[in-house]
Amino acid sequence: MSDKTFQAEQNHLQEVYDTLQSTFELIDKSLKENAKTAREFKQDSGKRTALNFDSYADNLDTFAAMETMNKQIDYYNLKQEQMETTKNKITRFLPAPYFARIDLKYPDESQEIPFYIGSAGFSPTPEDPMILDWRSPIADLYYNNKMGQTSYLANNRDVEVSVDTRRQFLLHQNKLDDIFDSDVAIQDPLLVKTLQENKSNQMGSITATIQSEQNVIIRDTDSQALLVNGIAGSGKTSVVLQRIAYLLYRYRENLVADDVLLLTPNCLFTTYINRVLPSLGEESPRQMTFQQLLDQFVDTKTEFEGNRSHVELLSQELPKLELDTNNFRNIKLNGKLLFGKTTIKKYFDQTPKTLTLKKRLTALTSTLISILENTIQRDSLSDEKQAELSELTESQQEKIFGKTITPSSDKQVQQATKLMLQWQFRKVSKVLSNMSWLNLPTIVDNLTKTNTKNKLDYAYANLYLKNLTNKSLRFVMIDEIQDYSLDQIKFLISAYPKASWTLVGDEFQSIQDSKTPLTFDQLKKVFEAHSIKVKQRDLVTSYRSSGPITKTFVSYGSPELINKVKIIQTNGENPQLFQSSDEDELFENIKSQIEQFSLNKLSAIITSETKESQNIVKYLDNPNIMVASDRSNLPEKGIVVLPLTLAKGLEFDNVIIANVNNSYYTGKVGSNRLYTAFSRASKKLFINSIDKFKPNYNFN
Ligand SMILES: Nc1ncnc2c1ncn2[C@@H]1O[C@H](COP(=O)(O)OP(=O)(O)OP(=O)(O)O)[C@@H](O)[C@H]1O
Repeated sequence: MSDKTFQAEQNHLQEVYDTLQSTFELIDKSLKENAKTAREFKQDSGKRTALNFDSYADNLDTFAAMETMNKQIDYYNLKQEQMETTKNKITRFLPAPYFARIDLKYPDESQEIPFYIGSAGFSPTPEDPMILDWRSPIADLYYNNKMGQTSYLANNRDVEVSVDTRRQFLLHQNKLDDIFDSDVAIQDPLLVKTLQENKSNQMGSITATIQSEQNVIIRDTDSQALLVNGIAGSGKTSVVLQRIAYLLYRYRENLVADDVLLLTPNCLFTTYINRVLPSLGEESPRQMTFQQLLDQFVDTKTEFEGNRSHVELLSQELPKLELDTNNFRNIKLNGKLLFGKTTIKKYFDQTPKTLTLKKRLTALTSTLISILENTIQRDSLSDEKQAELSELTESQQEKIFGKTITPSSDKQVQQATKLMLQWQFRKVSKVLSNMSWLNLPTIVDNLTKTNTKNKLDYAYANLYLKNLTNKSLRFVMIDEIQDYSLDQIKFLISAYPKASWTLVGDEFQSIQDSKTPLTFDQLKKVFEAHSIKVKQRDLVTSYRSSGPITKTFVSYGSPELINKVKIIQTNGENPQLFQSSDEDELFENIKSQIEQFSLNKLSAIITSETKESQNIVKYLDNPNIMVASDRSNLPEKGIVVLPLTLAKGLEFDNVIIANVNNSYYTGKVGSNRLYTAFSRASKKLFINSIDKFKPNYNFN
């Protein structure tokens, strides 16, 4: 890189930085002024439009004045909001305004045009796109590594261009540290530097160094279901998060964060990724674990103990179900029977038998609701109920109507009585519309021929019978898909029939004790059986772990895996094996291993279960060591002890495996557990065992 080019880029950076800073100052000033003007306006107009309700004409004048005033206040608020958004964006820009440049030559132009790409777009004037958003169509060329003649898709049109320069920058604020010009990136220098830099333990965005095979996943808008099979540390979670940000940008006209659901393996993981989307300037989507999602479909007061689910059976049997009286419940209010189950069954029998069961139940709901409404209407005319209204105390009136009332005409009395009755019957009304009159246990337990209630079965039956499908959810993203059962997948497909799916996982990280762990072939078949086409993409580059650690964990995958894997951080320390003769020696070994860790890094001791974690913490008796739980937040640095089920998905600089000679790590699932546990480490890996342990990979 010539000094002249470096200097020119340094000057450009300074110019952009100055513009950002002056825009920031300008906005900051305008924000304060706008807030002041709005405050003064409110005070001023408050005085001018002193409420005058003396006459009908005065009323109209006052309303008109209030309307104008409200519009003006809305305008001030909107302006304030827009300026706040720009200010926040610039605040995010200032530490690193952009990370790349791409020069394009259009066929009808004589000169190349340079475009700078950053984590958001910035144009001081509409004609001057000073920084392009990483999600813009032009930025796609940068990530695709294409040089020379090519094209990009903008507004559904192919735009022909020639890519002449592809440049990456390492910079901080207004200081350029390094420039890399790359044609087809064999080894991405910015990527290697980024991975070597000391990262915080919180997951960060990978915007500046997204690789082309990740880019196609992030920007895929054609596939109904996208299945990403990626080795540990290949960026699956990162890609999902970048993809969410991309989709929110691409469909910004009509997609909001709430239209996206992200299913995560555990709550600790949720806190770990929580920073990424806000740092990209996007709101986080709905995030939850599968169990939390199920809670929305069941009565959480029920105790669910059954481990085995029967979704396949239920999906075949429920549509053919013949309901009998015992499948309904009595509905009572304050001990008084309102609808008996025999009556409900009678109304059910009156619904057209030609309809599907679901439709008959919907029709029955409408019948029951209209019976209640008619009763309320009739009672609101009765002397008895109207007398009840007149006897309401002031505080009762406040509770029911939100204010005290003085109905002056017959009509007003009747309407108020009706409101009072609706209030009295509000719970019944909810029971009717929720279809809580269905006696679910008698249906589910009978079909599944078991009385240990399984949460998924109940959720599925509720979903099916009460028609709880959500047709508006647009995207479902599932991380660690290998840990789902076929029944869980079937449930999700039924719950979100209109969604597009992004499923990411790694078959070798299937760590649950299941006789029938999910295979990706089965997964594809389930989606295809529901007429959802699946596009599979593989990720085989290891970004997280050093070369020696990657080779070690990969040896617990399949024999051919090592030949497929690409390692970015080739160097690094070999993992170390420590053999102890008993538990005390093991704990002592762990104690001395910890002493080698800097407390400024995040390190983990991975165990097979919570009890083992507790024993270790007790023995080590060190205030710097904490036991992580599903409810705790992952600390920035220090040492955490946690079972593998919680460690999965997370990453640590240093990892100690508590004891690999443990029945937990035997058999096929045991190999997957070793693969998963070892692959949590990026730099140091210490493997402990009581007695002899022979690793698959000879690293010493
Ligand atoms: N293109 C990239 N540029 C920079 N860092 C990357 C890139 N891709 C992945 N990484 C980094 O690699 C690490 C692993 O990424 P991530 O956790 O997304 O992988 P994963 O496939 O979900 O892992 P696992 O399956 O083991 O949980 C993270 O630190 C992430 O920031």
